[in-house]
Amino acid sequence: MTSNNRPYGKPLIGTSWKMNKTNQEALTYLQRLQERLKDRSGASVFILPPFSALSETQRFLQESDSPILFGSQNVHWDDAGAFTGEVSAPMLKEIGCQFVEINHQERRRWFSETNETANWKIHAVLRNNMSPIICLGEEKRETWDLTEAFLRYQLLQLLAGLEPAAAANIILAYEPLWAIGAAEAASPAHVAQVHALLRRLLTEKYGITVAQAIPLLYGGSVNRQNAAELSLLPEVDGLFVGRAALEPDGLADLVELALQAPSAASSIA
Ligand SMILES: O=C(CO)COP(=O)(O)O
Repeated sequence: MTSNNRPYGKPLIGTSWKMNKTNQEALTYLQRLQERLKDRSGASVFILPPFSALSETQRFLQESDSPILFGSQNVHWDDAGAFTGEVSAPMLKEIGCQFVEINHQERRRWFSETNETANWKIHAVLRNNMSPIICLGEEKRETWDLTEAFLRYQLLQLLAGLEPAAAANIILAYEPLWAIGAAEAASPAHVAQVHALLRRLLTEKYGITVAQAIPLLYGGSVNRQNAAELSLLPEVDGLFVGRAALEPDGLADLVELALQAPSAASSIA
């Protein structure tokens, strides 16, 4: 089973601007990023602006016929209703979002996101023909046995009720809490071990074809120093970046570094 019309290949590299950038700042960023990436093919690049900058982002990318992809950082699980302050998946789809990020550690910490609410949101995103970028990861550095048990449990909770055809359209981002906003990323050895585990769990649940179609991104203190090494890891299909991509040249540099990694050449199944 393969997903249809997937607009991206490998490496898949993106950033969430988190709660940063006015519309004017978004435009300045996009103009520079577009300029830096215009002769650069081979990577798929995505941006997750705040809700307020999504329309401006869509307008700019459409008018400049840009291959840069975009999506939102959150969504409500219902398609409409009395949920003051929330934004629904049909609203995001209408303005051209391809992705919706779900279950980031900051949403869990500050806004009470749980595996259950994240699961409802994942279903809403897929029901509305977008791809959820599903964050997951342990909160503390633990023994491997505890880490494995945590990830197995969290993955199964997040993907509850998801059929293989739908699962082929998800993206997973391994982002351990202890590596986000930190001084150092997780070690390449740890990332390799976790990504191999995630691929194995996905294969057990959905079979090899679907499991291989799901991009596995790594996020947490990715920067110019570690991007190439992390991109080289066999089960790392891309990177998800915070601080180091808050400026367009930061993101463009990371794309170039990832493309220099020899394993970056193939496209995801
Ligand atoms: O939260 C992140 C990406 O979603 C990572 O943030 P940093 O790259 O700033 O650690």
